[in-house]
Amino acid sequence: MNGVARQGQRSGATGVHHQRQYSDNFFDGSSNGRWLQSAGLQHLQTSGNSIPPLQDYNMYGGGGQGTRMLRNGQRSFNGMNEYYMEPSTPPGNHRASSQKKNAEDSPGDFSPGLLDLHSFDTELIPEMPVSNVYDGASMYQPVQGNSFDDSEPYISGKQTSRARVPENNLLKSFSVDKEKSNSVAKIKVVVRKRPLNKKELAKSEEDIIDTHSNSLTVHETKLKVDLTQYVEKHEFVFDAVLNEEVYHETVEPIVPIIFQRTKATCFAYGQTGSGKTYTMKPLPLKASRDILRLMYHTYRNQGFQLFILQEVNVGDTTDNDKQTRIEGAEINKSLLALKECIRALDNDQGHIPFRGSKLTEVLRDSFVESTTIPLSSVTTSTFEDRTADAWPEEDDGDEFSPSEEYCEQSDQRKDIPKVEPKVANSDDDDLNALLQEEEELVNAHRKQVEETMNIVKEEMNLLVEADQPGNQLDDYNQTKCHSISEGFCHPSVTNPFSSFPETF
Ligand SMILES: Nc1ncnc2c1ncn2[C@@H]1O[C@H](COP(=O)(O)OP(=O)(O)OP(=O)(O)O)[C@@H](O)[C@H]1O
Repeated sequence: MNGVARQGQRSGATGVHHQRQYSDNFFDGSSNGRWLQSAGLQHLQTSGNSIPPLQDYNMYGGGGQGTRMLRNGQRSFNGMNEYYMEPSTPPGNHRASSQKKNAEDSPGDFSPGLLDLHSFDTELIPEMPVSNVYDGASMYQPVQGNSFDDSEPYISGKQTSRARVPENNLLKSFSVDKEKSNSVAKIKVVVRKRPLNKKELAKSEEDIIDTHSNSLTVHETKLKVDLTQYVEKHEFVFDAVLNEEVYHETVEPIVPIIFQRTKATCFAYGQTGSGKTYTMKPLPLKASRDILRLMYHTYRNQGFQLFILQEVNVGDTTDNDKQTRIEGAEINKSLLALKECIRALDNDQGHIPFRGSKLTEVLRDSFVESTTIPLSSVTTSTFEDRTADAWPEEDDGDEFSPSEEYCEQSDQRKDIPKVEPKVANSDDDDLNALLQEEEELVNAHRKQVEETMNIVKEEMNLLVEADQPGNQLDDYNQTKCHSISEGFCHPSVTNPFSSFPETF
């Protein structure tokens, strides 16, 4: 199930709380910046109080339906928790005053074409008879003249009967209208229930939700103490319970509002897989269609401009193949283990979890040598790591069985000689195999280097011999000899090859 809503809380059986709460400090100068920032208008912040506070306000206006602002809280519903935030919304009349003051002070600050600035009006949405909004005749009727007021065919009778006002009084008039209008915050909370999907149907899962026109009932199966089952019913009330008509009931009525410099937001919330994407996906396209219609019919030549955000292609990691993702996960795991080791070392913990990953296993010696040797607990660290992880399984205790006393009294540990514990589990086997492999690799590499050096030596001997007085050496060989001997020998060494090590 998902909901499309503003902040609020519905409690289980008691339905909706019709209660408004406002944050008085919304009007503090300090809060302006926050709201400006949240609206992406921080550049306006320097104007201080002349800029009315903005709010990140989400609403479903219009429809003449129940208007709600709901309390904070949390409820558990059908196995999921939903959280609702306290709306930081000022009382409507204060808001209108602020708006009016601003309009009087600097009407020129408003740009009728900037959608962002519509957020100045946010919560004060005039009553709008929705039935009129989208009847084709009124909605797309060409506007006579260029007054903003004239272009409001959707405002209730009280507002549409206003006389035309001069352009420069537009905002002032608008604010006054706002004050006069029913300044109730408009929030519409609707819910959509996802039908059982194929998988759920295949498993014959039960649909535990009944829907009604504006409420739904959840049937929750519970167990009594004696393990007998019973069903508890929970009823939740919404503005509407919808299905296909989501756009028509929610977004469509608020589209005209943005032409009155009001910000309208629609969002969905719900647990994963409940249908948020499915529900929201078609809405922007439909809204764009209606916005364009309004711009080019009702609000033509009103100076409105439409801005949309550019989509930027993101470098998506889901394209990675399985192997890459496994490697990525392993890397993260290793880094986490490394972090744990560093933290343990930093805290002087007796046990350093080097076995957390291959990386830390390989790095163990480096850490122990370089980090803990100066500390008195060097033996402890090494010892702990090599034994602690295996202790629960090392109950044979024949070859090595550290006492509790030993483990707890870390100051004594340094006096105990380093003990190579018995290799007791598969981790140790893995480590030994790894070390063995590493040693073999080093030996192979060493052999290879030795062979290479022998070849070079031989070649150098030949060249030096050829370079003796009386021997002819062509330019090429001279150069070669010179560069090779420089590469390996200090210039002061007369016989360059005498300094070659026998082994590496
Ligand atoms: N009303 C519906 N009718 C039919 N199928 C639906 C409906 N709602 C959702 N689904 C299907 O349910 C599945 C999950 O939906 P969706 O991806 O929209 O969930 P979501 O809430 O966005 O999940 P998430 O939070 O994980 O992104 C999808 O396969 C979707 O097609």
